[in-house]
Amino acid sequence: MSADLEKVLITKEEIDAKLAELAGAIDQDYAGRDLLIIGVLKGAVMVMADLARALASPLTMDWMAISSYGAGTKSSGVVRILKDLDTDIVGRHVLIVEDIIDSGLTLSWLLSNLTSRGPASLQVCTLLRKPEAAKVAIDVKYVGFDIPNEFVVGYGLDYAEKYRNLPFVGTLAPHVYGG
Ligand SMILES: O=P(O)(O)OC[C@H]1O[C@H](OP(=O)(O)OP(=O)(O)O)[C@H](O)[C@@H]1O
Ligand code: HPA
Ligand SMILES: [Mg+2]
Repeated sequence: MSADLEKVLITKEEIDAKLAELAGAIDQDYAGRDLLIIGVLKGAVMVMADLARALASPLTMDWMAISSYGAGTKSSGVVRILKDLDTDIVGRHVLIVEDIIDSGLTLSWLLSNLTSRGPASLQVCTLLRKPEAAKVAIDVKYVGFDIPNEFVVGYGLDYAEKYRNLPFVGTLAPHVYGG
């Protein structure tokens, strides 16, 4: 393990098992419907890739890039669209796929943005959630793991754009971000 990391919080095996479980629930819930999964770049790339392959349902995929964290460890609360959807979501069954819900500010903004576009349904699937960090209450249908209020990296999650390629989720040693 790199000296930048403090500990492994969730192993690759635990992530794989959880995604298989979530995919099973999603397959059941969306049976017979036309599912559109939307990945929130860049963090959700790994979850999207692995969840999509675990799903048996026919689906289409689209991506949105939004950013509120910049290079730091705190949400700025100001969300910017860096890349919008290619798809018109009117009347579609949409599932947003996220890597993490921390303060909830990003998702809360995204939910109201996408709701205004008139989807037939709109739900959220997130691998990680930090209940103690929530600044807004959000109804999330599919949650992988509730985790403590610590800054985590790996499996898509970055600190200053690094560590996204780690196959597990771990906590960063405080010396890395000056804590
Ligand atoms: O609940 P919140 O406090 O709003 O935090 C969650 C959001 O922050 C991260 O994205 P980030 O802005 O770092 O962009 P990235 O995915 O490109 O790293 C993460 O991928 C979520 O989208
Ligand atoms: O804990 C985190 N780690 C990485 N990116 C994040 N974006 C929100 N919370 C986090
Ligand atoms: Mg980030």
